[in-house]
Amino acid sequence: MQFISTRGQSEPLEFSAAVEAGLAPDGGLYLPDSLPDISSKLSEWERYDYARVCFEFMRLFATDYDESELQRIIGQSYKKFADKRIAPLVQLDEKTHVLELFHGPTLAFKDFALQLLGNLYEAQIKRTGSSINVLGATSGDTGSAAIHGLLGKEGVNIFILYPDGRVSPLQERQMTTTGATNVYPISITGSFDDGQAAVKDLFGDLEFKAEYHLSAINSINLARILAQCVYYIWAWLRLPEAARANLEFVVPTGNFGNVLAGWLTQQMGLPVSSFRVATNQNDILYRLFTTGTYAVDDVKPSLAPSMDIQIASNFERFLFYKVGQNPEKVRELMKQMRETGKVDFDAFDPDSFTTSRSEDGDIERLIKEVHERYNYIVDPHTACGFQTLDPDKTSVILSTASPAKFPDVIESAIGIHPTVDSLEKLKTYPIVTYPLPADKEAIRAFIKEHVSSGEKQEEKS
Ligand SMILES: Cc1ncc(COP(=O)(O)O)c(C=O)c1O
Ligand SMILES: N[C@@H](CCOP(=O)(O)O)C(=O)O
Repeated sequence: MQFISTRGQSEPLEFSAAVEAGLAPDGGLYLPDSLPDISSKLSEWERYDYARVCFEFMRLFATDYDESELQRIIGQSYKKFADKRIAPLVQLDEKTHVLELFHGPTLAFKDFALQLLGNLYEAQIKRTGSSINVLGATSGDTGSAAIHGLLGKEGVNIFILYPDGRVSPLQERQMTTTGATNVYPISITGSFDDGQAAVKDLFGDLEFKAEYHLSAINSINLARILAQCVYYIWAWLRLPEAARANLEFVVPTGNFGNVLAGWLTQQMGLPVSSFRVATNQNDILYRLFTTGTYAVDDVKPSLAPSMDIQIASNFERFLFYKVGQNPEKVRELMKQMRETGKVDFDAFDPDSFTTSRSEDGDIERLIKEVHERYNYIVDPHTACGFQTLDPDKTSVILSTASPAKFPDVIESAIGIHPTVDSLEKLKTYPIVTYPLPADKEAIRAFIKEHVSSGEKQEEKS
């Protein structure tokens, strides 16, 4: 299988090259050149464990990988999950299920793809003998999951930009207390969007990217999206047959990567009725799906900080399909978005997306209501998913982070302070962080300063 850029001005690549490239040279995002039909495979996959379902799915895309190597890498990637079911589906009532995606090493859904991406990078370093400098932006969870997916792997440096004061204290500790000399958590002034823009700018400098062998861990990397497709299939396979008939996946949304992964599985034949885009008060996607206008606003810090995003990278992938896979049209619309921060879509078709938004007051109320009704604790991001569920549908709410990562919000809502030993321990370790402006030149200079010449594109001795 080949992977093509949404902007149509880059060479199609095989899986491993597209993973390594992250962002396409023309600034677009990679997508498979065609989507396989998985509908006939589902009954067979019902018998498999999580890692096997993941392998069966990923082998459809990673066609340039040796299959036994791919299976080994995937098996290794889900070993560090605390729950043997990997993604348990918890039923709260007849129509409401929660898909718990927080049993990985950093207690957030990002571990599903970043444990795998870390192992894919390791295999690639072994194969090519060339080191990698990973560069990414985070609003809290992607950074820690990337760091923990790559920790201890030879030949990797990790540079992660996070907005100073806008991630939870425990999320910050997960990134800044590793003690690893190849991990560089960079606290930037501004928002996640500023960090994401600086990262994309640097990836756009193809000479620098090649010289410093930069790789992406954000959801601009197609491996992130594909690995996230798997738990939608897994959840569908675990649901009783009657519940599959009118099914809505409810997805707390920021960068549009997670919900897009779900939608792609539907395009591949997973029978799902709809996908709920559940935003916090940073509601650009809510406004888009209710009015047809995409209009960038200022990021407003919220109780669900990892969703404090206005410029949702993966919307470009959805757009590609919506404009009939016409890269010229994508280029035109992306240019308009960049230059004016606004696009009015004529007769916008929300496809199978529904949407909801939650202000901070709603988040506290929903944490309380869910606890009172089900004796179940949800984190502030997952809480957004509980906003006005559709009573006619079976809802599977994706629980994207452990409540223990946001104990203060939970305590304020229900008087309980959730803790997890692995997080408590971090409070005793020293924090190491590098404050910088969210400016491409400052980040470039920092990378140059901290990467020795032997760790650039040259062969590792
Ligand atoms: C806990 C949590 N929930 C939800 C989201 C939103 O996911 P996405 O950005 O893929 O829409 C994020 C980060 O992106 C997150 O960290
Ligand atoms: N919520 C994320 C930010 C989005 O990044 P993505 O690249 O993983 O989509 C975070 O927690 O960092």
